[in-house]
Amino acid sequence: MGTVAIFGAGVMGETLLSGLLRAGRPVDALVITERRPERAAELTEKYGVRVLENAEAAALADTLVLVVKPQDMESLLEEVAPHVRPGDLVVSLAAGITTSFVESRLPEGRSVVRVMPNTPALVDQGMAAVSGGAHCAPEHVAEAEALLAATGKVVEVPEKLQDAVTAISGSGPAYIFYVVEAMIEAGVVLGMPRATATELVVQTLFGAATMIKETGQHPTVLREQVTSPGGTTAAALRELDDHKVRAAFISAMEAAALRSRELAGG
Ligand SMILES: NC(=O)C1=CN([C@@H]2O[C@H](COP(=O)(O)OP(=O)(O)OC[C@H]3O[C@@H](n4cnc5c(N)ncnc54)[C@H](OP(=O)(O)O)[C@@H]3O)[C@@H](O)[C@H]2O)C=CC1
Ligand SMILES: O=C(O)[C@@H]1CCC=N1
Repeated sequence: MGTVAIFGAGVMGETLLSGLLRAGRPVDALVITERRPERAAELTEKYGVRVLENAEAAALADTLVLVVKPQDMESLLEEVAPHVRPGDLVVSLAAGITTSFVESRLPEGRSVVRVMPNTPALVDQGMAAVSGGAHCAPEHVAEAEALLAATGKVVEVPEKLQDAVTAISGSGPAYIFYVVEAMIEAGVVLGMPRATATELVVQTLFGAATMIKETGQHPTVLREQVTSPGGTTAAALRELDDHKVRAAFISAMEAAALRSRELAGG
């Protein structure tokens, strides 16, 4: 098994690191890079993982996983490019950054895979989509899939769909947390203690998600089952429609996809 280097151990970098360790990848087959010394020390303490400089990590690794913000990608690629050998695989997790952007900053012919993961990977319930670049053989895509499969589900998509993936599953957990926050707040307005409101909302979310997954029924059918004629749910849903919540979700996700397309431009 080759060495995997994770460049940038922020939220997503640490999520991937911890997932690979939980999945049984030996810690001595992993290295990370991080520019803040106190963060590097924290990660070594927590996981026993080696922290190296970017150039050192690039020279050592067979698989380079780039997990810095899109705005930091250009300078990171400048540092690692001279050390990427022909057989290495470069995996970018950055929103908006295309495989051609990464390829153009590496020596000619390097294998690049673009991935969009999400934070539920922290609890092994991640959803990631992968797309191979111009010089990728199927085994390179399979290798990236195997990395991400350590923390959840993986699908392969044509790269032109990655901005949509980013808007759906990449940013998606934040929309759900936002709805959960709003429902808890509403429970408090209705006189419920905050802790009880939180328990009710979280279990309702979990129950509804499990129903969608396990029954295979369309969400419309499941929603109609809850909506008794002339009842409470119909009254609530009419308010959501009056406030154009469905249209707001579509606009919000269009904005996320647009922002993803903008990010490669810096
Ligand atoms: N968070 C999420 O839900 C998701 C994030 N992503 C993608 O993952 C990437 C990282 O996001 P996220 O983890 O949220 O962001 P963070 O800011 O938490 O993490 C980025 C980390 O990279 C470090 N870093 C920046 N430049 C360098 C460099 N040159 N060398 C080494 N380390 C560096 C940063 O250090 P410092 O603190 O000093 O800036 C920071 O610790 C982004 O491109 C994002 O699009 C994709 C899907 C989901
Ligand atoms: O907000 C962002 O830009 C990143 C990409 C997807 C989720 N978080």
